[in-house]
Amino acid sequence: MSDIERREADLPGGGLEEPAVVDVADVDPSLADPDLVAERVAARRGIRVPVGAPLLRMEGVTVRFGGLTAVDDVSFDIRRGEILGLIGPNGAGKTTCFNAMTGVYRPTSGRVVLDGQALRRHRRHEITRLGIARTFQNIRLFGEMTALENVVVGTDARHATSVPGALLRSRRHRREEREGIERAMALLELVGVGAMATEKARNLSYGHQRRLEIARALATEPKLLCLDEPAAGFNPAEKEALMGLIRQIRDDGYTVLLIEHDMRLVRGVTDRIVVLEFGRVIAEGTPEEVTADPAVVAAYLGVPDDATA
Ligand SMILES: Nc1ncnc2c1ncn2[C@@H]1O[C@H](COP(=O)(O)OP(=O)(O)OP(=O)(O)O)[C@@H](O)[C@H]1O
Repeated sequence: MSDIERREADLPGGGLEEPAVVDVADVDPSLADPDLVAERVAARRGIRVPVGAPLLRMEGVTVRFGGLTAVDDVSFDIRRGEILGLIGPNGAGKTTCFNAMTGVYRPTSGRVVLDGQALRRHRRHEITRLGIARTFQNIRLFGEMTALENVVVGTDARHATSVPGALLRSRRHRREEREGIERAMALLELVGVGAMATEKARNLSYGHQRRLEIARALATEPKLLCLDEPAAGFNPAEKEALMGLIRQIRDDGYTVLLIEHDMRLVRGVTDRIVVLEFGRVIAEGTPEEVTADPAVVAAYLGVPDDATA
């Protein structure tokens, strides 16, 4: 059994039911036009820093768990409009860095600055509102909700209507609801799941579920999209297709942080790479610079892709 088959078999109903297929052009004719889809999913958040300037700064971030220092005085920038790869061997501290950025862990020392604002005592949902969205190594979707509903939930994070306004179904609320559905459909189309919009998330294939997670993260209109091993369990063709999607997301105006074990994927898609080992940054630069760095070769690239996938 392949990795994907095994994962699909683990999902309730996985591989047993054929997902219902709808033609997105029936739901919304404009979605047949890729330019309109791109326009509707383009990043709309007001971002203060110009393109190419640091959007997120890790400033001397240390995270300790008891006696273990998982992230040790780590500093690097994610520049607006780039795809930054964060790589390193197992246990190097990649996910802990992610968790420090997204409010899951508070740094023991140092700070994270997003678009000029230090993230201090913010909770996770506040950090989502400030503009960081993420996907997880293990898929976390609402299995009983449709693909479309899973994404609409993400658009809710940006709604401005008050609770009374929502209860009374004010005109503003109804408009936001309609816009949320239209945007969610466009996002599903972008990630290649538009035809399964009305299918329950749990009935989607493993690959489609991973893509749906990306659509849901984008629905919060993030300044920064963090993808934690989005290609885990994919075959080479699926990985290739995912690279194309990640590039397209960047081209639509988003900034992307990518944690990935597969070196081919990282080299092929990123603008710059930061390499961690034992919780410390050991190299930073373009894919060419990093892959030629002897410290990286010793720490990471010496391990064949197969062993790290
Ligand atoms: N909640 C926690 N409590 C205790 N130790 C932790 C916790 N989370 C991570 N660690 C430890 O911190 C170190 C860094 O882990 P982390 O998951 O950040 O590495 P990683 O580079 O993401 O690894 P992988 O590639 O295996 O996902 C590891 O030694 C790990 O065991």
